[in-house]
Amino acid sequence: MTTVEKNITWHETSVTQQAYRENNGHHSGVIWFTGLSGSGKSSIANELNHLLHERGIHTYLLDGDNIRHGLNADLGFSEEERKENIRRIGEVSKLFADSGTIVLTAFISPFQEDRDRVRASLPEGDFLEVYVDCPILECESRDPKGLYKKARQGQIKGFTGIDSPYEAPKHPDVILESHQMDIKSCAEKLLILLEDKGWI
Ligand SMILES: Nc1ncnc2c1ncn2[C@@H]1O[C@H](COP(=O)(O)OS(=O)(=O)O)[C@@H](OP(=O)(O)O)[C@H]1O
Ligand SMILES: Nc1ncnc2c1ncn2[C@@H]1O[C@H](COP(=O)(O)OP(=O)(O)O)[C@@H](O)[C@H]1O
Repeated sequence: MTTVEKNITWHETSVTQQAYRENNGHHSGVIWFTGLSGSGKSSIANELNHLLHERGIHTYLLDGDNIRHGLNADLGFSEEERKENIRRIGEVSKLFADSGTIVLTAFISPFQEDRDRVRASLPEGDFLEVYVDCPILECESRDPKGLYKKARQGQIKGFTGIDSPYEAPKHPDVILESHQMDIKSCAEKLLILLEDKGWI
């Protein structure tokens, strides 16, 4: 993307991230789920969101399909469009983290470089990369939206894991093997991690 030069100035706000965090009584940051379609990103993120919400923690869940209905409705699935998708989600996530919220994101986000860019845009330790690791054969047998079937039949071109790449995280903060642990256990593992890290 090209950066257009504009006469704009950054304004500091009087209510700081620290002040929001103090009001909320917990840390804020980004819990970034990545994995193949059908690996369980949405299901696990939803469950964790629920567990956190029950505890009175300020959270928000950004989910791939939903964001592509609105903010990113103009984007398809070419490599460039996926990069732009993740760039925008990264920016939105930063705003949520800045507002004292724990934001959970559930996007395939297939490229390491794009995920690393979001991590680098946040203060050290405020980004947790969660790899929902599930063999493609298992994802394909789940096929909750019938998309693998369509991709195999050639009705969807450039489907992740079939004819579009997925780069597994090199150094994720957590790996959830969703073919071996159920949804609740995966979410509880993350809850313990957030406690250990002092986020909650
Ligand atoms: N070509 C292709 N490849 C992968 N996925 C596809 C494609 N076309 C549509 N879908 C549906 O879109 C969801 C993925 O959107 P994301 O925004 O998470 O993708 S990406 O991060 O930009 O790669 C994905 O949702 P999830 O199954 O929740 O991952 C699919 O439902
Ligand atoms: N351990 C697990 N973790 C997550 N999802 C699971 C698990 N076991 C079975 N599933 C099922 O797999 C499907 C995953 O779909 P979804 O959460 O939409 O994945 P994604 O967001 O990665 O596309 C759901 O139907 C869910 O019920």
